[in-house]
Amino acid sequence: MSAHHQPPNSPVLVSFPDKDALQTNLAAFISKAQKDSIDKKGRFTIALSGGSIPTILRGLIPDNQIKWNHWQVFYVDERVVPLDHPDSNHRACAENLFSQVPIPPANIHTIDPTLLDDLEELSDSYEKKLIHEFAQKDAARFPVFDLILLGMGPDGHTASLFPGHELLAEEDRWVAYIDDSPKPPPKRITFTFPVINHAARVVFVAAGKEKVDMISNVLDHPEKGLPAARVKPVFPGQLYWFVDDAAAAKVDYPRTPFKL
Ligand SMILES: O=C(O)[C@H](O)[C@@H](O)[C@H](O)[C@H](O)COP(=O)(O)O
Repeated sequence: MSAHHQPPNSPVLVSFPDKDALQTNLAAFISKAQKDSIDKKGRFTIALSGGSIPTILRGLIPDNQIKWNHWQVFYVDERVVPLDHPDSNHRACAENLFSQVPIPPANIHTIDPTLLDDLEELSDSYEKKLIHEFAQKDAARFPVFDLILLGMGPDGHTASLFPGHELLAEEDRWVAYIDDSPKPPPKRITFTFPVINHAARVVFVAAGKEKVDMISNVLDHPEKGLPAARVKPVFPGQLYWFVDDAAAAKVDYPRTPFKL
């Protein structure tokens, strides 16, 4: 086996000169993914993260080829706050994207805001929403999202899966809760690794020089086992890293020219 041998679905790293180019090309990638999914099976299932993802999604607003009524949207992780709270990932996505495009509100699957006092019930009810959407369609043991969008925190966390946390080992549940998130707010629900790793496409989005060391830790040294390095979609699932040149400045991992 050569030193450069990589399994067929190794991560694909694409880097763009700046955040604007990243935003535009990510939008083109999402647009193509939704077209391929809708052509094949009449719907597109996508899960969104918080952090910088909601604003970058504004790149989709000008695209009038998108078939919004075929989208089914979930949140990879969500902060346990009311849906109109400034910390809510749903609120951020609604303000940046959903209020600007003709997506039917029923296609956006939020946490149940009546269950905020009971984390167990809240995560169970979100898991049921996933079961309802995926049962007997694309799921066997786990749902198969067409696309999952992730960010990576400065400690290598992704979704609400933090370094050293017991949830990293969760193998059965689809959705779990935490009440001790080191990134505020402390109470969150999150998809587990098996759900993330069964998606058809998973995309990490990371921009800016603050990410430069952590991207190298994750892509060049997966053996460190940081949460972001545990995102390894099951074949034929494919992982992509969409980054800007500032974030990619130190990584040795080979870049791939971007093509749709
Ligand atoms: O709701 C959240 O807090 C996120 O889903 C979280 O996992 C985020 O994606 C990372 O912390 C990266 O955040 P940035 O994209 O802002 O760096």
